[in-house]
Order: sequence, then C-alpha cells, then structure tokens
Amino acid sequence: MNQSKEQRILNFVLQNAVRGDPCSVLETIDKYCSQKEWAMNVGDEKGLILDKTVEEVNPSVALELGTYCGYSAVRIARLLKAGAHLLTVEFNPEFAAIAKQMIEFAGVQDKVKLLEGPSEEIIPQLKKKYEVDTLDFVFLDHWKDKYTPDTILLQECNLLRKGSVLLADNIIVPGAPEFLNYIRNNPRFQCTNYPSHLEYMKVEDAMEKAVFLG
Ligand SMILES: Nc1ncc2ncn(CCCCCNC(=O)c3cc(-c4ccc(F)cc4)cc(O)c3O)c2n1
Ligand SMILES: [Mg+2]
Repeated sequence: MNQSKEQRILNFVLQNAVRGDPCSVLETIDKYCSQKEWAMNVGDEKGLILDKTVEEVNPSVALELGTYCGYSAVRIARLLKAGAHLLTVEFNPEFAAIAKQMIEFAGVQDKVKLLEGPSEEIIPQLKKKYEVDTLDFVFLDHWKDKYTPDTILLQECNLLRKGSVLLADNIIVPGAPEFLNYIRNNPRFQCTNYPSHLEYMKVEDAMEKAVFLG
C-alpha cells in the first residue's frame, strides 16, 4: 500500500530535522512542501503573521481547529510560555496520527493536547471534559465553511472573554467569504486583515484577526 503525502512529509522530517528542535521541524516541512509536494500547512510567510499574533497575545490557553500534519501546532507551541498549552482539533485519524508524531519529534508534546473529532463536537466539551475556562487565542484553519458556525459555538459555550483573539487562515484561498461577512459586520469583534500569499505559492491569500470585545 503506497504511502500518503502526509506520511512522506513526516518521514522527511524524521530523517532530516533535528529531534527536539521545533524550528528545524518547521524549516524541514517548508523545504519539502515548497520543493517536492505542496501541502496545506500555513507555511513560512503566513506563519510569521501567526507568530506575531501569538507573541502579542501570549496565550495561556490556545485552541487550533484543523491540525493536519501539526505544522501550525508546532509553530504555536514553540512560542508558548511555561505552563501554557495548545488544544488542537483534527477529525481525520490519519492526519491526527501524523500530527502526533510530528509534535512529539519537535519536542513540544508537553504543551500540546491533540483532540480527535469534529470541532462542533469538541468545542462543547472544552469546559467540562478539557477543563478550559476561556480561550485566549483561537487559530481557525479547518473547513472554511465551519469558521462561522464554530465562532458562534465558541460564544454560545462562553469560551471567549473580552480580548480573546481569533486568527483565521485562507480568507482569500480557498476563501471564507461568509465568515468575513459575519465577523466584519459583528459589533462584538474588532477585525484586522493581513494580506499574504497561499503557502508555497505566489497566489494571494490573507489572514483575518478578530478580537472579541465581550
Ligand atoms: N469540522 C472540522 N473539525 C475538525 C477538523 N479537522 C480537520 N477538518 C477538516 C479540515 C480540512 C482541511 C482544511 N484546510 C483547507 O481546506 C485548506 C485548503 C487550502 C488549499 C487547498 C487547495 C488549493 F488549491 C488552495 C488552497 C489551503 C489551506 O491553507 C487550507 O487550510 C475539520 N473539520
Ligand atoms: Mg490553511
């Protein structure tokens, strides 16, 4: 049975990156995906926007929707202060298995909790089952038509507090037009757009930051 692209990415990391060094894992994934096989990691250009936002928020509790191979989980976790943690949600079991190994190889497993399942099922469990009070930072990178319903669900579950920051990937490609309309017209959010490019391509993309005003 031939390997999946995600398995090839992981193998390339296991053979070429430095165990316990998150930056080397990120560089190695970016090298593979820009030179050999494109993959939907947030990448190094949009990754810098993610880095700056995480550093600005300095979250104690962060949530990521859409783990994929774990690239952005490693990217976020490497910046978290002592005692802070990232909950990352992935519903595809193959991707979750790859991401688990990627996160462990990078050495950030103590800061990351990988939750398998659809976001709409996991979000309502965060308070009771995963002992979350409120979320300081949320990275949206899963199905683009789930951004809006999940943002509403986060509010309904009282998981956002005044100042909670949402950062959404792929505002232009594949695009999240309905989310953009929802969040920019919602007086409870203060939005900022960050133009960038689709990972590993010259195609335009953007990220949207939305601060919850409470
Ligand atoms: N509900 C729920 N709960 C939990 C979940 N975990 C995973 N999923 C499903 C997520 C499936 C992957 C989402 N990501 C993307 O689709 C994506 C695509 C492109 C892209 C593709 C082709 C092009 F030609 C150009 C751009 C680029 C990106 O940066 C993307 O992030 C979940 N769903
Ligand atoms: Mg994305």
